[in-house]
Amino acid sequence: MTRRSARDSYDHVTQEDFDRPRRRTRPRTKDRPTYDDAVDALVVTVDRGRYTVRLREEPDRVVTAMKSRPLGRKGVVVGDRVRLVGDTTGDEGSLARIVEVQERTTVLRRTADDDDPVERVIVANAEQLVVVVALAEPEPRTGLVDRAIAAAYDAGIEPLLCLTKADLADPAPLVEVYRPLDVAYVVTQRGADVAPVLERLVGRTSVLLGHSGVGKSTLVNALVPGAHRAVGVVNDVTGRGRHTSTSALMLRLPEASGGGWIVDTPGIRSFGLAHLQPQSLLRSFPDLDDLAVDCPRGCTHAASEPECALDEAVAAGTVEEARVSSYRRLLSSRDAPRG
Ligand SMILES: Nc1nc2c(ncn2[C@@H]2O[C@H](COP(=O)(O)OP(=O)(O)OP(=O)(O)O)[C@@H](O)[C@H]2O)c(=O)[nH]1
Ligand SMILES: [Zn+2]
Repeated sequence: MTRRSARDSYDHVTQEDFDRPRRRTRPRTKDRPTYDDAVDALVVTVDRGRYTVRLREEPDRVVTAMKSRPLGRKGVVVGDRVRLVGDTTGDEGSLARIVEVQERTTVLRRTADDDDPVERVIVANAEQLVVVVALAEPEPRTGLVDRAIAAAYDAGIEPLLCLTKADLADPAPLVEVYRPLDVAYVVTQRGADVAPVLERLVGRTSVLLGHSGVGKSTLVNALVPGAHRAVGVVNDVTGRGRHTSTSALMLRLPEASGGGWIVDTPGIRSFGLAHLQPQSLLRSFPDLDDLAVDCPRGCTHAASEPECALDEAVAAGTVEEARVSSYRRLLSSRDAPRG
């Protein structure tokens, strides 16, 4: 992918994306309000039926809104691009109404549990999922990382590993675990220059996700001066952090650094993948997908499949064994204990 200039990328996110033609699923009738005076906005956080949004034309203006009747039961989540009517001044006590949710480009979802079919959308329109993993304190647990990467691929969102607390441990062993998957990564630590991280975030919308205590709030505060995300204390006994952040919040990266948005999510304990299908995951591995055309019908490509073409390709030396086993590890993370 060619890197656009920071300026172009920022414009891309704030204008071009918002300007995407709105698709109307139902023809308007003269009885339906047209909302021609509605303004475009972006949902940055949700709290008990109240939506905090920023206006497209004036991202510094923060407005509180509620869903309006025409939306019915349609959900509105962080990252949604919406249209607003009513009082959009953002003045204290003012309340605007969301009358339309624009078509989502991506949807990052998780099920509470692998057996729980109820899907929860975490965020809409994200382009990148940043999986924040501490190299120590708490010890990296690849379970959640695998599951998050699988969810990202499934959603058509690019994963990025952000390895924190590099002052405490060597990143090399963890990097090696993810090398066969070709997942991009960046290494950082508290107090270090955040430029290498920022470079990966500029001009796009990224979701940050990770176990409590991995240093996500510390990172967010470094990326967005003034974000004031609460930094928790890792419990000496369990080595885990307290859940100091409570709700997902979308933050604007400083315009001086090129702009873009990050969504800080609260410490996530579980990441159910009941919705994950082997076929959708395979789409993110074009080399394996090509080989799998020789699989018998209905092959799940799991290690237990007797005639999976992926095994034949490994035997023939066409593909690295580690790549196939890493793909299978992601695939089986759906059923693995959550960690
Ligand atoms: N040694 C070391 N400690 C760090 C680093 N980054 C953060 N910490 C510490 O790790 C602890 C947890 O950091 P947070 O930023 O609150 O972690 P979090 O992931 O936001 O945790 P929650 O808010 O609970 O979700 C705090 O005591 C931080 O000071 C780092 O690079 N090195
Ligand atoms: Zn197969």
